[in-house]
Amino acid sequence: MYSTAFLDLPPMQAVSGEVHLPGSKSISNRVLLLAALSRGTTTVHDLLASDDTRVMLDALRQIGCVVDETGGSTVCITGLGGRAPLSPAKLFMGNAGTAMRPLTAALALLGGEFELSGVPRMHERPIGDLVDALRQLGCQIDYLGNDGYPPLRIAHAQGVPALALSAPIRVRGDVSSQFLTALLMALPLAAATQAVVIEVVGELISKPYIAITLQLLARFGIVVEHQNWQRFTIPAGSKYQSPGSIHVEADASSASYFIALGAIASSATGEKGIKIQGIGLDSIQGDIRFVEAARAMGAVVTGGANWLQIERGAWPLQAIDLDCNHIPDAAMTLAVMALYANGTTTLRNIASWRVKETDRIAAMATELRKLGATVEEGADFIRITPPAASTSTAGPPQGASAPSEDSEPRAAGSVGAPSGWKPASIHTYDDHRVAMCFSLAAFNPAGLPVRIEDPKCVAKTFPDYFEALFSVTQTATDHIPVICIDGPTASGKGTVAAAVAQRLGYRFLDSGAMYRITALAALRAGLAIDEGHEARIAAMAQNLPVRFEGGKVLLGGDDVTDAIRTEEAGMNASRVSALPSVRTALVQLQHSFRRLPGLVADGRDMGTVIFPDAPLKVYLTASAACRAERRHKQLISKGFSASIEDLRADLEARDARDSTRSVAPLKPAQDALVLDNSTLTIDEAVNQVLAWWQERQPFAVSAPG
Ligand SMILES: Nc1ncnc2c1ncn2[C@@H]1O[C@H](COP(=O)(O)OP(=O)(O)OP(=O)(O)O)[C@@H](O)[C@H]1O
Ligand SMILES: Nc1ccn([C@@H]2O[C@H](COP(=O)(O)O)[C@@H](O)[C@H]2O)c(=O)n1
Repeated sequence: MYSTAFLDLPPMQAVSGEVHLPGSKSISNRVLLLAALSRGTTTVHDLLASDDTRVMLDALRQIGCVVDETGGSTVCITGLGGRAPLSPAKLFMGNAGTAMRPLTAALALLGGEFELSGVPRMHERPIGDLVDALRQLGCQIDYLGNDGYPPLRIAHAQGVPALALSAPIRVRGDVSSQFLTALLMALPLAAATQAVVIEVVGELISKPYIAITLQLLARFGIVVEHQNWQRFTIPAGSKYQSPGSIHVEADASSASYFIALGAIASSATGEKGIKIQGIGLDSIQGDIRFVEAARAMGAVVTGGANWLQIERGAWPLQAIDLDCNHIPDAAMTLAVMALYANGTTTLRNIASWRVKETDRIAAMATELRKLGATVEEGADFIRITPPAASTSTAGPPQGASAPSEDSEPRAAGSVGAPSGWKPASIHTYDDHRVAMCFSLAAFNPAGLPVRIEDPKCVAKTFPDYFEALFSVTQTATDHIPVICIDGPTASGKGTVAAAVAQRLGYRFLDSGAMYRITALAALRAGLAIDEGHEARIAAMAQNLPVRFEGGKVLLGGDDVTDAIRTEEAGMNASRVSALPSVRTALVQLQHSFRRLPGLVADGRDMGTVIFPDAPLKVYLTASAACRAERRHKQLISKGFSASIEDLRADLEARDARDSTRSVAPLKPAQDALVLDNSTLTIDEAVNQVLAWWQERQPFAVSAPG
């Protein structure tokens, strides 16, 4: 997961390959609660690991369920099965509506004293209609803040009061279908001896989510009948029974981003778009109907029981006018697809967007406008006209050749056409779906990067979303930014480069390690480091069996992390690096680090030879005295003794060899910015590099919050 303040997405172009999506949030949290209410142990396979399932699991543990999470994405829940929950308890629900609403209803019917609260936004999300329905039944629930909103207290310390079950329980269905879901999952607890009827007041929105609830209830032994989605009957004698084991489908709403990706991006050469594993056309999730909307816009979607394949079809996409009541979450993805359409797209009947993680209609309108779109918003609709010129300047038509290996892939839309697209820093409002759907704007025909603020908000449903995105997208190599940090020994290059990479979410290349490993491998193979062995050492360097794993360096099966860090290893690296064929042999390996979303590379010739097109080159230096002192401290802290004078002599000798060798000598690139950090702290040096980087970005620094 990217935990950076922002993530800059370079312009992206083609797609290929396969993604495995995480489990559905809606199914995961429903299954967890149903398992908790059941008799017996339920093994839940492919459970989504996310913020929202985390709060549910923690709450279930607190109320006395046995939760075994030792099996990766498989979790075992031993339910209460008629036992009273542990109480009193204070339960934190984060911003998970799928935990807050159903748990409120279930705990009210289980008895005990509970306080349920969440993050500030959760306290702005309505729950009054559910509480009203529970109060009708006789439950005692008090608001601890504002009426109609969490936090709240369930005051059943003396047990569940006598419930008024003879008349139908009435609940509004036009604000959130989660209220009805909550009642449907809780009321079987009260239906042991008599049937319980629920009547929906107003038109029920998001019926597909209710369909999921009914299907899952059936898996746990409760068969609910309904008349036209307005009247639901839970039969007398209902009793939760664990199904033993259950699989969670991949999340259909998460699939929408990759379906859209297949519709927007051209296929890499020889590939047929993108394949999604874990969900198929007969999914029980309502958001699978996003496929129909994507097809209407031009996507070519095929699928089986557990997979989908998507290719670009009509291009530009076709604008649509759609009632999105049946796909409220996935419809946000359509709003971004609309940027690539041939006219104005209208998405209707989306009032529920206003009460989600944020006011999604307002958020989408604001951010789409930043990209150059013309947007009209109403109480329950949004209308999007793409940035000027992106409609009439379509990219390759259907069937046109996609980028090939030797011709770099081109932008999703037109090449070189004037465009109204603007570079934008997308504010994400702590809303995972805003972050994920706006990543699709990086396929813009203007070839502009897109900044996604607070990318870790995707943790709510898809913590590794950006990793999954990068694994199936391609772009021209020169679109992938590289920051080069070169300089003499012990100037702090590695320290600063690693910190800059961490702050930007970029990959990190320690090119010195390549030479250190090569020298070690040569010596271990009995080859002296000299010109006489150059060809053999170069051949070895070409096929180094090296892996970088979790901070460890592995050569073959051997952990050489410490062995390559000695002063002697540095000196050997300097010798081996002076052999021209060895340098040539290591070029490809170094280039292979240039991958999405970007790279920070440290070494001696990053800016001069390896990445001459890098948009930022820094030559980091410090006085020899300062560098010797730093290296001394570094060694002492690792428990090695050393004399500052010897260290200084060694590093000066190394610098002299590195600067005077015939190939790729150590020197600042012509366009490098020199940073003498003799008197700077590490943070100051890092901030200076980041400030130079920001100066090269097309978007302004985002305002905090
Ligand atoms: N202002 C500073 N900037 C960077 N590093 C600093 C600074 N002050 C102290 N240091 C320390 O200097 C030491 C040397 O840094 P580092 O190993 O990153 O240098 P390097 O240039 O990568 O060395 P080498 O050339 O051997 O790879 C580290 O212990 C680091 O913490
Ligand atoms: N791009 C590079 C990086 C390193 N070297 C040589 O390797 C030696 C060790 O490098 P460290 O950064 O790990 O200390 C260094 O002294 C150089 O001789 C290089 O040539 N090019």
